[in-house]
Amino acid sequence: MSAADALRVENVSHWFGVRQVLSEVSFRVPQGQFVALLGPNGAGKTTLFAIIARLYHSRTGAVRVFERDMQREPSRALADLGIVFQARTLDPDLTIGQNLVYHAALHGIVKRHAVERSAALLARVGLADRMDDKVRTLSGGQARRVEIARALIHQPRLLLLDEPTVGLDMASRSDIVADIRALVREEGLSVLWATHILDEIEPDDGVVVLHEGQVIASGPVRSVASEGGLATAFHQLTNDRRVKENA
Ligand SMILES: Nc1ncnc2c1ncn2[C@@H]1O[C@H](COP(=O)(O)OP(=O)(O)OP(=O)(O)O)[C@@H](O)[C@H]1O
Repeated sequence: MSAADALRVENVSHWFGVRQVLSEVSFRVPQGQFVALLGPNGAGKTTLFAIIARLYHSRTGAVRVFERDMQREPSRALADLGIVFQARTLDPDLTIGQNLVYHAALHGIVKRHAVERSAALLARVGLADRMDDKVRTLSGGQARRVEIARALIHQPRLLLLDEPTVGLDMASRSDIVADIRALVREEGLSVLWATHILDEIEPDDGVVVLHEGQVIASGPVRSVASEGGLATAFHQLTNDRRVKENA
């Protein structure tokens, strides 16, 4: 018997007013895998994340986190889910420790455990000595790493990251990708990583290609990519779709 999927999205559609921005989106993130949600700007990645996180209500379809239905058992589904949103959400005037402990309290974690866990997670992302510094003293890449630590404070088994490397320099980008890949490899974390940057995807990953609100390909990178590689496949898939729509 195969292990439960970490995430299953089934036939999710979404409209802003009369405008449809997601159309019957279905895909899965197998347990312990890094899956890239690949799509150009405006494809619908952030909207999809908001639906998975229950910030937006989807009129159709279902979202399941480790078999827990997000509509029927939201608390249990959300307990297994950590999210790093695209927009910066740390309080710059609080210390890093205060940001983490506050977030832990929202998950019902008592202060002593929250402090211990914050210290362990900060060490994990290479910021062990910054607990008492104000967030505003951090670089963009360091702040992102604190957001990753914060998203993991309640020990979720599934982590969603919405274009986490946007605006960072090359070194910070590759550090963050490496940190997340280490968590997948060493701790069995399941990851959905939204991006439009092909370089962030590796041959052993899964990929879901989202284009204009529709999943146009999904599965292991090796099977989605043509002989010319993922870049060629991505451009071909998105162009084929445009040609068909204009025919
Ligand atoms: N609150 C909103 N009201 C109306 N339209 C919206 C809203 N949020 C997003 N959209 C539209 O929905 C579509 C999908 O946007 P979304 O932000 O989900 O895409 P994305 O793939 O995350 O893009 P990006 O990489 O630029 O963040 C876009 O056409 C966008 O203009």
